Amino acid sequence: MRNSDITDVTIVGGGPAGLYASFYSGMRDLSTRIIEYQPKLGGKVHVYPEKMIWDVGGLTPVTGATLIDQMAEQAVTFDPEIVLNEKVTKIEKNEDQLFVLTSNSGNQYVSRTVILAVGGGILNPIKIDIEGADRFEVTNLHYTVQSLEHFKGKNIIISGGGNSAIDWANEFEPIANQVHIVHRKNEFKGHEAQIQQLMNSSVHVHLNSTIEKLHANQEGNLIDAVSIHNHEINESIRLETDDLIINYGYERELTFIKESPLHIEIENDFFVKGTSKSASSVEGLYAAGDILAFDGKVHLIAGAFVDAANAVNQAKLLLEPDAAAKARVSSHNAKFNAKNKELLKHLYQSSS
Ligand SMILES: Cc1cc2nc3c(=O)[nH]c(=O)nc-3n(C[C@H](O)[C@H](O)[C@H](O)COP(=O)(O)OP(=O)(O)OC[C@H]3O[C@@H](n4cnc5c(N)ncnc54)[C@H](O)[C@@H]3O)c2cc1C
Repeated sequence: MRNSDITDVTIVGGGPAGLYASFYSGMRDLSTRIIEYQPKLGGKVHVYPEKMIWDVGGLTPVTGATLIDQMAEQAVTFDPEIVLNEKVTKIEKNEDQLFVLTSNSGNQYVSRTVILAVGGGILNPIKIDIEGADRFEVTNLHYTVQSLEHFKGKNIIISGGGNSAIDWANEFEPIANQVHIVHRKNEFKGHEAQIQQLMNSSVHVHLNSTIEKLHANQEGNLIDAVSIHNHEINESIRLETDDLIINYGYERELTFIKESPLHIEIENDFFVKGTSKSASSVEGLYAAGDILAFDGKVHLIAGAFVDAANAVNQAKLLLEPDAAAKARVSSHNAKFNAKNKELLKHLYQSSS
């Protein structure tokens, strides 16, 4: 089905970059659509909803979940069209030089410009390679941590050796009964300070070890123990557990960019090669956030916001060459007059 509305800007991806692009695009009076594969907005931050984020300018520490709520609320300020549960599978231009995006459901979206804000692409967690393990995914085999509360007082096994695995081991240590971390190599790959913290903690570290068997309870619906094999000393041990967390990283899928007939220039076999103004090698196609590569890129949520504003400003100038190079700052922007009146009324009412 072809969506009859041609928008000024279509943003692919509803993570921090896409959400801020949506807000800023509205500030610039551009009609806007976001297409997001997941059933909810927020992007990769959903991987760490209970972690504290300290480095978003002007925000005191917030949890990932709170940041998502605030970014999502800001993103809909100017009523963009939001399409959830659809994966963009093709991007091309039609005879009128408009972009046509096709999604996995067969829908087509036509747009004057496009902002790619796809982060690491569709993130699929790399699963544990043990037959039948998937049946425990509904109970106590986890690939993400949604709530620390769930793990309070539990015996937990984490398998993996990168930053995320180490990070979770450190976070669980004070609240769990017992934490084991199992890593197939003889050393961890992560930030030095985090590794130091782990090694000085009560977490049981099993290096040179892999999980070889999951033992189910009598009903067969829960993992109640795990056998791990140490290939250095060729010995296996059994660890009782309440929860198993697998942290082997993510497979990234970005074929629609790499195989686009638009021949989008790619860097390091993954990133959209761009400029500091978020332009790609294709006119009218911009990129923002983790997917964008340029000299001086800031790999932070704060950097994604800047990329997004640049992308929108470039789109605006392409569509309206006489427009101002950027939007007026929000505190002096007439677009907010009516909204400010309401907000100030609430503020004074609640403080009186
Ligand atoms: C554990 C962890 C902790 C972190 N902590 C911090 C921190 O403290 N501070 C900080 O600044 N950064 C942190 N980061 C990094 C930060 O989360 C990322 O830089 C940020 O999420 C990038 O935003 P983005 O919008 O570019 O991409 P993403 O957040 O990855 O969002 C991209 C979105 O695009 C969607 N998408 C992809 N392909 C398609 C498609 N074909 N069709 C439709 N939708 C698609 C995805 O589903 C996803 O929702 C952390 C990352 C991790 C993993």
